[in-house]
Amino acid sequence: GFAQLCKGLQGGRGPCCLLLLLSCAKQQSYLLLPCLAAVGFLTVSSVITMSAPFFLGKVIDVIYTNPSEDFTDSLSSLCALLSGIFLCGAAANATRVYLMQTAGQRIVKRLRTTLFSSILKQETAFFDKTRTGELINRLSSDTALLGRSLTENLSDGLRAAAQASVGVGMMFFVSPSLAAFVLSIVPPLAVLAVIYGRYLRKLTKMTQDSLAEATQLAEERIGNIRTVRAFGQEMAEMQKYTNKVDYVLQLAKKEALARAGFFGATGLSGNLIVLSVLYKGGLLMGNAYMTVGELSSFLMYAFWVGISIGGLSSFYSELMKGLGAGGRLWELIERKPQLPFNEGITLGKSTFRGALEFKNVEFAYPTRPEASIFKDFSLSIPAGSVMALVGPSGTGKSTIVSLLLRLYDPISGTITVDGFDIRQLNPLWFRTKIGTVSQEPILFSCSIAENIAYGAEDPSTVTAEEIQKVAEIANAASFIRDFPKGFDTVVGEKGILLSGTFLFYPKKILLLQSEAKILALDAENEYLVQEALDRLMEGRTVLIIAHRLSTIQNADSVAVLGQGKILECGKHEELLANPNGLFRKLMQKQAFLQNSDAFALDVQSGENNLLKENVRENV
Ligand SMILES: Nc1ncnc2c1ncn2[C@@H]1O[C@H](COP(=O)(O)OP(=O)(O)OP(=O)(O)O)[C@@H](O)[C@H]1O
Repeated sequence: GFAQLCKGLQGGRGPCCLLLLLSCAKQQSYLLLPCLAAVGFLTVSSVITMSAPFFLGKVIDVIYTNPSEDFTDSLSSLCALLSGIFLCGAAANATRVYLMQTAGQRIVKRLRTTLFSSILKQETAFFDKTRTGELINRLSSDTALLGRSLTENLSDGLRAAAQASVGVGMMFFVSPSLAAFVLSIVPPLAVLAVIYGRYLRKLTKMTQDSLAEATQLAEERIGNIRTVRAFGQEMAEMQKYTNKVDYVLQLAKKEALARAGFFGATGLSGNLIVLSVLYKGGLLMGNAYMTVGELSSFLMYAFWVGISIGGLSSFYSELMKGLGAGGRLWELIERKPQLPFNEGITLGKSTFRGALEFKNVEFAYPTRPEASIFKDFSLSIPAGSVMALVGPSGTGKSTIVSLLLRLYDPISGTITVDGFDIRQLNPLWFRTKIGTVSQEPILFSCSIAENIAYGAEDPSTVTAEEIQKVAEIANAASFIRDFPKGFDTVVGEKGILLSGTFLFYPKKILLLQSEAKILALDAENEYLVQEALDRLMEGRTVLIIAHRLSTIQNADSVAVLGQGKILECGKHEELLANPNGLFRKLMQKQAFLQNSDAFALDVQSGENNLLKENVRENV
């Protein structure tokens, strides 16, 4: 609803949408009281501000026309009274500004928390399609823009509108003929200013758009600095960026010229208007139609009206910016995730055993629907067994893990856990039952203890003893204690590649992405890591994307993936016995077999070759 409201307001259906906006504010009771108080203070301060020129005119008249004996007394008491009134006006205005600013900050806080939780609930495909920078922008600047626009800017705008209309009314009250004269010259100038303002806005938008392009280029290149460096493209990228910012500079120069002209012209026309008012007012005064105090009041009102109109135009542009931001924000806040976040059934301890099955699954990534990854893919992993998954690079091994975690849904076919379609299960619950180890090291810049607790079902309840125990199981405790701050060591920007990349709580289902890559992270402690892995896998349903011969040999069964489906599945020896089998060919290719007949395995060199191959593949 709010998104449409913002679009409506931008499309010019102003008044009715403003009413709707106020009714939105009414629903947010935490805003209602400060807003009402602010409107009260706004009225007081505006009334005082707008009566000031009238009374100041009276003071001038007193000075000019009453040189009587008690002149000094009456002048000082009048000034004292006016100072008191002005003080009240200033206090009311300051309170209004304070109330509106704090209300704005509260709106921003609410918007940010709502938006962040809405973003985190979106399905994974959404993040494939949306750039992180864009989301961060929504979260930081769009929220601030909208908050300001709805509070401070709105109250400044109301104040400017009230002052402009009261000012015009008072100008007519003080001198109708002079007011009519001024109003006959201002509107044509205003029309010219509006046309010029539009042209300026168009230029500003072009500058901002080209700056956004340059920033996107910089963001991508810095984010992928390894690729840029690997291809030695630094100089070319510098040139590309320079070209982009050169274009921004050209546009900015054009904009600066236009702005300079605009401000020069407005300054000149303002002075000419004042001069013509003085001229016409001087004539009126000469004919005794006006007093000097009245002319002064009139000038002050004209001055206020000018300032207020300026305020109104910046109010309008700020409002439009805020509404643009609001439209974008609400689209995101109201976006329904395409996969459920926290709905569905949970299985009891006795039902949940961890048997996994894919049946005739067809899948393609939503961002590349034409590139089919699986067609008629079926695979069954009995509860408590270890399945090693092998296959050439890019065949979709990691995708299987993503599907099991329900990061994506298959196009057709089913994935079941203990006979339950995972689409029936609550994804949030289900994921807490799965232990995953990805190739990425621990990522969050908090302490090692906090990172370990992250793997628990409820991190807030994990005790220090439990954390130490988990680290012991992973053979990582002594290694962590060697750090000066032990478990409190802060994991910096991927700085510490913990061998405990798999420091997680033993869950019923384990999905391990490439033990070779994990082990390659910490070759020194390879034996310890392997031992910890074996211990963790015991009695659990494990799917491991395997690259090491020992892992393949120890698994209960091996599945060979290729052409979008499982081509072979069985025990290691059975698969190897098939002379025309893909598994055998794969093993041969990876230099496991020293000659084609004898299974004369040099395990150590075979593993080393495989590891080298993996490293090459990764590079
Ligand atoms: N988020 C994604 N969006 C679109 N395509 C993707 C995405 N992730 C992976 N792919 C593509 O899907 C295919 C399978 O990728 P996947 O990572 O599952 O293969 P893999 O067998 O695990 O490869 P590797 O052994 O190299 O890690 C690849 O062609 C890859 O480019």
